[in-house]
Amino acid sequence: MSGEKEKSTVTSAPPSPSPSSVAPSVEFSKGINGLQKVILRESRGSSAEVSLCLSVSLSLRFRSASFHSPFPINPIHSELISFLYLDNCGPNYAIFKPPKAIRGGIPICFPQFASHGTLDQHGFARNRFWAVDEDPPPFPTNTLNKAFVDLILKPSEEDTKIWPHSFEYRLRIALGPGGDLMLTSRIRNTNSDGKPFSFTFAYHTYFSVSDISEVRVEGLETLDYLDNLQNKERFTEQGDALTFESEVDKIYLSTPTKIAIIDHEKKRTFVLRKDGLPDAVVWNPWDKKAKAMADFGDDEYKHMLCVEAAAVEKAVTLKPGEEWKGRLELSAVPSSYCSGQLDPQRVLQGS
Ligand SMILES: O=P(O)(O)OC[C@H]1O[C@@H](O)[C@H](O)[C@@H](O)[C@@H]1O
Repeated sequence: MSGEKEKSTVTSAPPSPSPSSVAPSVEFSKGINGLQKVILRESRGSSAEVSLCLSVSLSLRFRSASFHSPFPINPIHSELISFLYLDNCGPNYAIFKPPKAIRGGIPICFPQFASHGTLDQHGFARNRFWAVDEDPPPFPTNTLNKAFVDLILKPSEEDTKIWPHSFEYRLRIALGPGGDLMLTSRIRNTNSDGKPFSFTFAYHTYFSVSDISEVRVEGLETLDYLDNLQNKERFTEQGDALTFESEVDKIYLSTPTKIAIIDHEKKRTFVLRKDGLPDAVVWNPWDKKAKAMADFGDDEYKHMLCVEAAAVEKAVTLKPGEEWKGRLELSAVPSSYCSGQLDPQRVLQGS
């Protein structure tokens, strides 16, 4: 099966450091296959790339990369090059051709998560064209010391044929001084026919891990989950932190706002903080499904894990004029610090 897979021929190098990277900056440029992208750079040398894709489609992906910084940085930062899993950092199976969503990074699942509805898998937002939002309504969050970009998605005529609603989806992506990534989604019902709409949602975050068998997820133990591999039946998680030795595709319900993904080999912990997103999906396709995926290397399942902040079990319903907000914050800290006692932000910033 692996022989049938074609590798992408174009690779993208991490952005090079420049004197302007000392201050938070935002740069617009072209990526693989000429796809438009935005590069966010923060003051200590991390960067995140946001791909907007071509006119017919959009895939969002983020990669936090660290390069030589003029400042002394915590050694953990040098690992941020693979903070998020996107396989153009590795064996290059990802397909950068719209309307196919790019595998890796953080695709946005909206207005439907997976096959929980009548739309195509994960809804259409992940393969649409997103525009830069030049004049977003004010954000309550302080982004003064962050590099950020505001994007907007509105439905096309084609979209309203498959999902007959009008909406404005505003997404702010901000990179903080410690290489932490913040995503804030604001979705507003702009229907003029007085009708409410309902949706399910997920930030489909692909984390890069050294070896899936060395990874532990903390924060989901003893919770109820729906198992996608068993007809979405409900079970209760037993025991300690989650570990992985076979395919997993579960939706954990009513989860805490903080989840930790601990990578023993790298001695690194990813901390995921979320708001407005009660559920958390944990997915790894394992070997058989990996082989069946055209845009994924046969062995890549060993080096990724999706932990997705989501709203799935209870759909979000908005009346016309109402707005929903869902926030995700990602950071990386040395594993030894992540006992839930220390604030990872303070650890990252050395205070
Ligand atoms: O291949 P896709 O459409 O990107 O989806 C990947 C996976 O995404 C996960 O979020 C789902 O729980 C899985 O069921 C699904 O297989």
